[in-house]
Amino acid sequence: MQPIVIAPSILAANFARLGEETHNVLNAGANWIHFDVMDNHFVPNLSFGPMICEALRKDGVTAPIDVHLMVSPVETMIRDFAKAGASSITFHPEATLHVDRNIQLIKDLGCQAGLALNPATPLNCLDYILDKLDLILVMSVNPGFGGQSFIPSALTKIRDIRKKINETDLPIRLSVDGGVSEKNIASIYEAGADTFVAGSAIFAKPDYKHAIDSMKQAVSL
Ligand SMILES: O=C(CO)[C@H](O)[C@H](O)COP(=O)(O)O
Ligand SMILES: [Fe+2]
Repeated sequence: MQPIVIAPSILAANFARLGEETHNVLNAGANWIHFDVMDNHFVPNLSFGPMICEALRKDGVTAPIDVHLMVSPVETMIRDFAKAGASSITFHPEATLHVDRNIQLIKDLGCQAGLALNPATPLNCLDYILDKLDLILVMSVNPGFGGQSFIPSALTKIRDIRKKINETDLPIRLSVDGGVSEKNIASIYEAGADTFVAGSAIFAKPDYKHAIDSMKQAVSL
C-alpha cells in the first residue's frame, strides 16, 4: 500500500480566491490538489480548464496537481493539461474508444495515468490495462457535482480493486472520490484505498488544518 494522500478538490473552493484557497489548503497539510474538469457534455456541469491549472503553477503551486477529466473527447485535454503542469491525468473509460492509447499518451507526455470508474462501471474495464495504470479513481458519487453523499457500494468495489492491485505487486494508487469525510474515511481506508479526494468536507469547514488533521488521524490506525 502507498503512503496516504489527502487530495482536496478545489471544485469546492471559493473560485473568486482560487490561488489563495489552493495555497491555504496545501499549507494546512494537503498532499495533492484534485482538479475536477467538467465539460457540460460528459457530465452536466462546467468547471475549469487548463488555463486555470497553468495559472496555479505560475502562482507557485508546486504540489502534485491531480487532474480528473470528466470530458469527452479526452485527447486534446490530455495534451493541454500535460502542457499546463498536471502531475497525473485521470479519465473515464466511457469518454473514449481508445483507453489504452490515451493511457499511453498521458505517460508519453510525462504524467501519471489514471482511470476513473463511475459507480455502475464494472471492473472488467481494467482487464488488459491494469499494469499500465498509476492510479485508479473509484467514484463514490455520480460525477458532475461536489457535495453529494457517498454511495456505500463503492466500499465493495474498493475491496475488489485492492485485491487486483495486490496481485500485480505494482505501486498503483487506489483513490476514492465523492462524499469522503472524516466520518467515513476510516472505513474507506480499511476497504483498501490510499488516496482520498475530499471537496466539501474540507472547504466547507472554517479550519482547513483541523479538517485535514481529523482525516489523517482517522486513518492512522
Ligand atoms: O469528481 C468530483 C465530482 O464529480 C469531485 O472530485 C467530488 O465530488 C469531490 O467533492 P465532494 O468531496 O464534495 O463530494
Ligand atoms: Fe473528482
